[in-house]
Amino acid sequence: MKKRLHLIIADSELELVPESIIDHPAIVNYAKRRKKKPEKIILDSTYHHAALRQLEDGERRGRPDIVHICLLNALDSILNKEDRLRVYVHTRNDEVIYVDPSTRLPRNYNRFIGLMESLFEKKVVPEDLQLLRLEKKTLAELINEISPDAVFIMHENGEFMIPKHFGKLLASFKKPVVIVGGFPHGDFRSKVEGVKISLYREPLMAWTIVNEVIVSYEWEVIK
Ligand SMILES: C[S@@+](CC[C@H](N)C(=O)[O-])C[C@H]1O[C@@H](n2cnc3c(N)ncnc32)[C@H](O)[C@@H]1O
Repeated sequence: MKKRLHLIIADSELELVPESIIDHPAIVNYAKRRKKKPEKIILDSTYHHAALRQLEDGERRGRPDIVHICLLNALDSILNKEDRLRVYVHTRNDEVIYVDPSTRLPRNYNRFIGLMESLFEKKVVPEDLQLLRLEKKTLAELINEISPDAVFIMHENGEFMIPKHFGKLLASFKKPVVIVGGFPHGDFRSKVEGVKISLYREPLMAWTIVNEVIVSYEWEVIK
């Protein structure tokens, strides 16, 4: 069996506008501009910050841009082109997006948002190719389903290891899972068992960690 890295962007701040703020002027006006129903739009802190103040955890929610950049980096990586990577997005509301490795994600942010809105509505997009599929699932359920031989949680307070050494460690497993937080501040909301690893002495952006993990593994498995 081919060794593959299974990368999970976890507790991602990707969600539809919650019902409690659906009537907020920031949401209503934005929905009107986009000619969409408020309940069918993706929450985005850039446009909805006034409404986000009314939400619990409002300071970290509405960050689909993090998922967009992480996915672009992962899908365009050499590791993915060599069929050695599987990527999953887990969200704060316990949905999981299964991403087919051949997916060509829109580079343009607005088009990415449009795609996510259809995914939340239809659960699979595009309907014929089914490259993205959304299912209700917790992070623990997803890990159970992948059935890995190791689980690593990328965490700024984890055991310190330079990326090169982490790549070697990952390559010693057949089916390792690596979890990166898809949120801008704070800690994971989901409780998962795994070895916490820190790759740098300061917190970095999720997409930087995604790149470091992918490249460190790639150098070990693609010769
Ligand atoms: C922007 S960070 C999360 C917020 C961070 N806790 C903070 O308050 O700045 C996003 C994710 O990147 C990963 N990450 C960030 N810095 C890291 C580091 N130094 N080592 C390993 N992973 C890191 C973690 O998975 C984290 O959940």
